[in-house]
Amino acid sequence: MNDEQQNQLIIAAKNAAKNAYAPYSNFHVGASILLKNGDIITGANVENASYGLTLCAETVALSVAANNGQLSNVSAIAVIGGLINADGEMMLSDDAVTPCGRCRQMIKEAADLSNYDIDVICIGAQNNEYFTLSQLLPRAFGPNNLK
Ligand SMILES: O=c1ccn([C@H]2C[C@H](O)[C@@H](CO)O2)c(=O)[nH]1
Ligand SMILES: [Zn+2]
Repeated sequence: MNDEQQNQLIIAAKNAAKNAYAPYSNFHVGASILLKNGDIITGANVENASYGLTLCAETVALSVAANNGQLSNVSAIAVIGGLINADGEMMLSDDAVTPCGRCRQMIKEAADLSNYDIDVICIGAQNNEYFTLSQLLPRAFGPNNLK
C-alpha cells in the first residue's frame, strides 16, 4: 500500500462513518477495505433497539466484500470512530479505535482467503496505530482448523 492509497483509505473510512446508524451509543464508526486491485469497500456500524444485535462497521464492510466475491482480495482495513457532538460532528476518539474481538475473527477469514496478514489501520485523534491481523489476533482459529 502506497501513501496515496493509505490516505484514500483513511478518507473513505471517515466518509463511511457518516452512514452509521448509531442512535443508542452515538458512537459512529467507519471502516474501509483496500482490495488488492486498489478498489475500496466501506461500511459503518448499524445498531438496533435490541442492543446486542449491533453490527460493527468492520463487519458490515467485510460482509459487503464477501457479497462482492472480494474476501480473498482484501489487503488492508482502516477503522475510525468517535462520539457525535451536539453539532453533529464526529469527535475522534483520542485512542485509536481497534476492531472488537468478533471483527478480528471476521478479518481472520479474509486474511486466510487472501493468504496475506492483513494490515489494520486504527485511526485516532492523536495518532494512528498500525497492526497486522496476526498482531491483533495471534493463534487465531481459522479455515485450516476445519481440515
Ligand atoms: O471497532 C469497533 C468498535 C465499536 N463499533 C461500534 C459498535 C457500536 O455500534 C458502537 C459502540 O460500541 O461502536 C464498531 O463498529 N467497531
Ligand atoms: Zn466489531
